[in-house]
Amino acid sequence: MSTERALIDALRALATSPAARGLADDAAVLELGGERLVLTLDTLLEAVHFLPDDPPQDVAWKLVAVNASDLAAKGAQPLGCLYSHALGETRWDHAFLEGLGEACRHFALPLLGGDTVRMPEGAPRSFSLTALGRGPTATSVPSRTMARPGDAIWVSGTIGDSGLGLDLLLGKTQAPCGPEADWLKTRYRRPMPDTRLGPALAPLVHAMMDVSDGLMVDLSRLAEASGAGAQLALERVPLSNAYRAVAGHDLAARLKAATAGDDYTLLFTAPPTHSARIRTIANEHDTPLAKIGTITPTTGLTLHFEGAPMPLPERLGYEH
Ligand SMILES: Nc1ncnc2c1ncn2[C@@H]1O[C@H](COP(=O)(O)OP(=O)(O)O)[C@@H](O)[C@H]1O
Ligand SMILES: Cc1ncc(C[n+]2csc(CCOP(=O)(O)OP(=O)(O)O)c2C)c(N)n1
Ligand SMILES: [Mg+2]
Repeated sequence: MSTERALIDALRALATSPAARGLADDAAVLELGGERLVLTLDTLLEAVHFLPDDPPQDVAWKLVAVNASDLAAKGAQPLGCLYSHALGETRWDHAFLEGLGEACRHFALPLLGGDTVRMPEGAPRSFSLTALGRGPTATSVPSRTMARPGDAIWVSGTIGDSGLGLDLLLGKTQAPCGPEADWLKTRYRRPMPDTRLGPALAPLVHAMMDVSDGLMVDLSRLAEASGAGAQLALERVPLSNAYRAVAGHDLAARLKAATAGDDYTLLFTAPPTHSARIRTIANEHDTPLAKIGTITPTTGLTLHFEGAPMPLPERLGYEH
């Protein structure tokens, strides 16, 4: 069976337009006169991206949120979206639309059109959404490829919450019922990308992407795309209080968080001289921004925990 990576490598031969950015980025960027149209498409598949008994409103929310997250990573202002719906039970579908309306308003992505199909009986539910945004014009549209040796590596928000929420929902991790467990499950079902942060950071960053497959795998992709390496300080991976309460904050908990995925936070690199300005943006947006490592001239991802080098885990994140 093909893997995602092998297929995208093969598709590169077809995607030769400069707007495709070598299929090495979160979104395409079409230059239109003086404007830049940023385009991204993500699909959610039942049992792969969401659970069959997740509330339909939350599935719709996640569909819009994951695409809004890709726009934010390109510093783009949301313009609108197109979405494809696989018909199911009427009540489920209507509840889904309720969530879709709510999410389109929240992420400022008005619905512009789409497509509707009926899947064969018993097929898993599947939804796709294309989001359109207006990219920055005064500065370049941040890509995954522009990290430079010596850059500081930053991540927004907290890492691992959604993955732990999924473990709780699947009964893979036990925790007493309570506000922490509920909050983590909500992080899985309703990701909350901070979409104002991306445009604010765009003028200061060298490279930027969102964390969807896992902090480690996404950082290794950003470094590889930039022809560089990355050194990650595991003790600096930002963990929420709820995450710490349920899974702790030791090395194992940090490795778990940094490989879980579904975070939809921003991963970016910037010259160390921009650190103070980046911290000001964090304060203005009331979002934590953590400096978690450094871009290195030698390729590959290297891990440290409290100063000591650590071997890479077998799995760096989620891969289709
Ligand atoms: N079927 C496809 N056809 C064309 N491009 C694709 C396809 N699947 C993935 N890509 C491209 O490959 C790159 C990586 O995809 P992906 O890992 O899904 O990015 P993201 O995590 O930002 O959604 C992106 O540029 C995306 O547009
Ligand atoms: C039921 C279920 N099992 C496992 C996961 C974990 N998971 C599935 S896909 C994925 C990565 C993100 O999905 P992908 O399609 O790769 O999004 P993209 O990187 O294209 O934005 C993760 C962490 C999940 N979200 N739901
Ligand atoms: Mg994708």
